[in-house]
This record gives sequence, C-alpha cells and structure tokens, in this order.
Amino acid sequence: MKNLSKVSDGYLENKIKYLKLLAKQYPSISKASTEIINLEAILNLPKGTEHFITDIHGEYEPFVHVLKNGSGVIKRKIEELFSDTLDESEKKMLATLVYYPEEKIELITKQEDNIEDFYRKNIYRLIELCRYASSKYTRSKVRKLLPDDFKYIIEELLHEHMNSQHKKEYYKSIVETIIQIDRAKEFIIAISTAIQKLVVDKLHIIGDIYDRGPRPDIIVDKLIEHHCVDIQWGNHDILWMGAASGEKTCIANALRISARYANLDIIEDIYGINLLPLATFAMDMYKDDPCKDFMPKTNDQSFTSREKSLIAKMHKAISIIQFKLEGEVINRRPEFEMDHRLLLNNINYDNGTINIKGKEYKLKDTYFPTIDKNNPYKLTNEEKNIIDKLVISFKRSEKLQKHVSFLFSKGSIYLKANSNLLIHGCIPLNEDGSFMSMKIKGKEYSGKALMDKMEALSREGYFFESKSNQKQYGMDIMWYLWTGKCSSLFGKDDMTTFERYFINEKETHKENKNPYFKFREDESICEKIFEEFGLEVEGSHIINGHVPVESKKGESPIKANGKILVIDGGFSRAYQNKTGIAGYTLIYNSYSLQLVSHEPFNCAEEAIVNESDILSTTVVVEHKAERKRVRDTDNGIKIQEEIDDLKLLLMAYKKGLIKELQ
Ligand SMILES: O=P(O)(O)OC[C@H]1O[C@](O)(COP(=O)(O)O)[C@@H](O)[C@@H]1O
Ligand SMILES: [Mn+2]
Repeated sequence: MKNLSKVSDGYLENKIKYLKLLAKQYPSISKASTEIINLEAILNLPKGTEHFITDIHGEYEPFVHVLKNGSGVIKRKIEELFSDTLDESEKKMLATLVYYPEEKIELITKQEDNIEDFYRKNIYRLIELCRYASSKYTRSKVRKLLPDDFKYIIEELLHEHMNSQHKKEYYKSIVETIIQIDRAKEFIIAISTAIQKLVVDKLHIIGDIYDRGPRPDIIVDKLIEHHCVDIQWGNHDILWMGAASGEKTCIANALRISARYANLDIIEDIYGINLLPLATFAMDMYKDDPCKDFMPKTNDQSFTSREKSLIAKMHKAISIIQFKLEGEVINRRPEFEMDHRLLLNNINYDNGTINIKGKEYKLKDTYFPTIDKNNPYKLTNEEKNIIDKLVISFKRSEKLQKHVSFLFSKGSIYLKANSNLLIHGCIPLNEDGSFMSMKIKGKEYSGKALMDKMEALSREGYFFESKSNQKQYGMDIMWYLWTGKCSSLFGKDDMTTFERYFINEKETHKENKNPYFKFREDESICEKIFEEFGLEVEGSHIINGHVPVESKKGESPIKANGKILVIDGGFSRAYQNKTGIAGYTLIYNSYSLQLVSHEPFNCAEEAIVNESDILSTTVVVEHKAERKRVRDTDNGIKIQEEIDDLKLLLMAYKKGLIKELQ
C-alpha cells in the first residue's frame, strides 16, 4: 500500500483501533514522521550478511572457530582494509586476535616486552576494522551489538573521523587512557567480540547439532548467546527433543548413540542423568558377553579397556531396550506403516538366524538374555525399571530442558528466509516426483501441509501435559521424524540399526534415500517445490544439510543449476574420511551467495599459538550486479508495512481522527 492518496476515510476508520494503539508509541506527527524517515533509511541500507552452518554433530571446536571467523569473512575484511599497510604475519596476527582475543593477549603478554605498544597498534587497527564491519548498519543497530562496558567509548571511536587536529587529539586521548588505566585487554576483547557479531547479521543452523561428536551442549550454549539465530531441526536434534519430552524410544536411541561414540559423559556429567542403573544392569546381564560389535567408536586413548568393555555392555543393553520399545510404538501406531521394522519376532532364537524380506541370515551375535522368544518385545522388569527412571531423569535435567526449549523456540522443521527454503533433509517425494503423503489421525497430508502438521504435533509432544493422548502422539511423531519414511528430517525408507549390529551381509544394511535426492538435480522439481512453499520460482534456493557431500568422489554441493545447495560437508570427524573435507558453510551477503569449503581444523590452541586459521575455499554461486538492499529482504517487507501504517497514522492525525498526545 504505497499510494496514500487513494485511502478512503472508511478505510482509515476501519483501522482506527489499531492506529490508536500505534499512536501510543508515536504520539505526535513529529514522532511518527521521524520514525518513517528512519525506517526509509534502513530500507536503503545493504542487506546484512547471513551465515548458514549445518551438521555440526557435537564438534564444538571447529564450529566455534567458524562462528568466530565468520566463514572467512573477517579475514576478507582484513585483507580489503589492510592489504597495503600490513604484511601477511600482521594480518594473521590481527585475525587471530579478533577470533581469540583473551587467549591471544595472554600469550602475547608472556612474549612481548612492550605490551603497551602492542595494545596501541592493535587497538587502532581493531577500531578501523570495527568501523568497516559496521558501515552497513544503522548506528542504533551497531549500538545494540556493542558490549555494555564499552558501548559509549566504541561508539565515539567509530564515528570519530580524524580529519581535524582537534578530533585527532580527542581520539588519541581515548586510546591512551584505555591503555593507561589498564583496560586495554578488556577493550580488545569487547571490540573483537563486537566485530565477530557485526560480520554476520543472521545465523542459520540447518540441523544436526547433536550426536557423534563430543560436546553438543557447548554448541547450544553458544547459540543461546547468539544475537540472531534460527535453527532447522535435524533428525538427531528431534531425537534429543523427543528424549527431553520423555519419549522412551528417543531416550534409548540417544543413549545408544552416545554409547556408540563413547560420549556417555554428555549424558552423565553435562546433563546430570544418572546412568548407574543401566551400568549395573549391563554389567550383570552381559557379564561374560564380550559385546564385540558394541565396542565404542573412539580414538580417544584415555579410555582403558575395562572402561570400553563397560560401555560396550551398556551399549548392547540399551540397544536391545530400544528395539523392544520401537516395537511398542510401531504396534500402537499402525498409520506409521513401520511393520517392516518389527524384527525381533523374525528371529529364530534356536537357530540364531533372522528372516529379512524373505531371506534367512545368520546372526553375528545370538546372546539375548533378556528376550523372551515367545514375547520378544516385552521388557523385563529390570529393563522397564531402567527406562522409567531414565524418563524421569531426562525430564528433570534442567540443562537439557533449557537446551531443548531453546530448540523449540528458535527452531522449526523448515524456514523460508529471504527467498531461501531451509530444510535439514528433504521434501519427501514419491518415485514419480509427486509429494509423498502420510495419514495422520485419519487424514492424509503431503508436501508443506505434512511438514506443518508434523511440526505442530512435535510441539504438542513437548508442551502438552504428561500422560495426555496428544502428548503421547506428539512424542511418537518425534520418534517418527527421527526414523520414518515420510520424515523430511530423515529422508530414507529405513534405518537399519539392528541389521548393522547383528548381520554381516551388507545388503541388509542398505538405507534407500528418498527419491528427492535423485530429483534434486532436476530444476523443474525444484520449481514445483518453490510453488508448494509459496516462493518465487526465480531467484529462490533450497538449502539442505543431512547427507554428506562426497567431495572426494567429485560430488558437487551445487545442484539443479544452483537452485539447491547442500552444505553438509562433514564437520563430523567420524565422516571426514568419506567427505574429504571438514564441512561447507554458506555466506549470503548483499552481493553474492558464496559456498565455503573448509579443511579439517585441529584445535583452538593450535589456531591461537600458530595463528592457523581453517583453510577455506570460497566459490561464488551467484553474484548480483545490483547490490541487495534491506528493502529486498523479508525484514524489508515488514519495515515497509510499518512505514505504510505510520503513514496512515500521520493521515489520521492530520484529519483529526486521532489527536496528538504531545
Ligand atoms: O554412522 P552411524 O553412527 O552408524 O549412524 C548411521 C545411522 O545414522 C544415519 O545416517 C542418520 O544420521 P545422519 O542424519 O547423520 O545421516 C542413519 O541413517 C544411519 O542408520
Ligand atoms: Mn541428519
């Protein structure tokens, strides 16, 4: 609505209730006018930089590093700004200082004789860099990103131009005072953190924060602190969200994976969940069983063989509990159509074989002391006791609940953000390219509607009262999202966990990917998806994670002529030998969309001491001749609506429909 001359009195009167509310915030013609001018100015600023990261899988060190270096954006800005004035080592040193200010200063203090000189040189450089990084934002936005302690000082320094002698003195005196009163270290930390925030306006996580790697909790804590983040749930995240809701099968699965990767300390020490009942049960029940196929996957030399053996026993114990519990869900939810995953009743416990899809296979391990062959899904009393206690502990873990409620508040199954459709796995399709449909509570859903429904049900699974039917259904859907064939988070027809542990023949391990993964090379299918989700056919993209891009084999992360970008390159160390790199990230600034591939990252300590950054290669996927402005973004649309409303308010003031309050 731009043409206000066409607004009728009737239209204004209809909106009067709303305009009166708005008048409380802008009580005069002058206040409303000033805001219109401010908002118009914002619309003309360049679009802020968006940063996309996915499949972090508990690998907090490279994740934190990539967050700090903005996938190479900081380095590029340093390059642009100081290419003529600083040499390579000075630029490297400055970059490291921005990433790890506290640690770097500590190190320098031990080495440098003249620390004041170091402070002076670098404070000036950091101010310049900060000014450069903030140049595309309004003063008020920059102010909000500055740390409280130094807000005023940094603002002064950023806007002080040394063009007059008087200003130069003023500027210099501020810097000298900071050094003299011994606040240089704190100042450098503050301004470096501000620079890290300024280079990335918005962070998008495309899922799988949890599992396999050592510290997903640190990642979530970092995200909680972040100034602007959204999260698309990955299959591994929904698993933990289901577990935190109290869903037994999700709890068993999350525990099984933690045992598999020797990460049980996340559950015990970080989330405070007592694993003693499971450990004592496993030690008794699998006392003489070597649990060979359940040995944890870890290179960590600090585990003793006794520890590993205990983890293997716990791993097997919780796996069997998981298979039994899954049977319960499959049986109570026939509409999930997962009967083919009922395997415990296909085992011939006397011969040690299993029948899968009509074929008989020998089991690698036939020791099932807790399975009653006549009733294989029934938990023993002890198993039941363990899982009941675990439910209570997962629901009571304050930290886990804090993390999961954050995932609910900032997360979703998919997100439309500035012409991009963000989805962890896929949009489930049939072989003929049509949207896969699923019956939920008797009604068929497909495409966007299916994903919306699943998201709503997952929220019910977490938020509804314990023991209600809705909560149980929602929790079962969360488990379905982890492993079901119509799940956009999983995107495969089967999760062959049992087969991987118990059968040698690889043919039984196969998990078939949804036809989406073949169709995502096809532009016309992408266009159909854009239409389904209400996105423009031209200029939109789908951004996925979930399936590692096998760069080693020459696979490209760019699909369908640039309409789809797959950025799971494998932060996960467990997958790096497959991908050959340490992950892709994506940067979307006002000029271009850039894919960044990263080489493996060793550790933060090495980055600080040797000033070694992650080696990254950037490929420009798309370059715009015309710079994108805020007005071209989703936020721009909202701002334009605010401007339109404010203009109506102005008119209401001028016509006397609303009186100025001041
Ligand atoms: O590599 P692992 O730990 O054996 O896990 C394999 C399982 O993980 C999955 O790949 C799901 O995890 P991703 O989302 O990371 O792909 C399953 O399809 C598969 O059964
Ligand atoms: Mn995944």
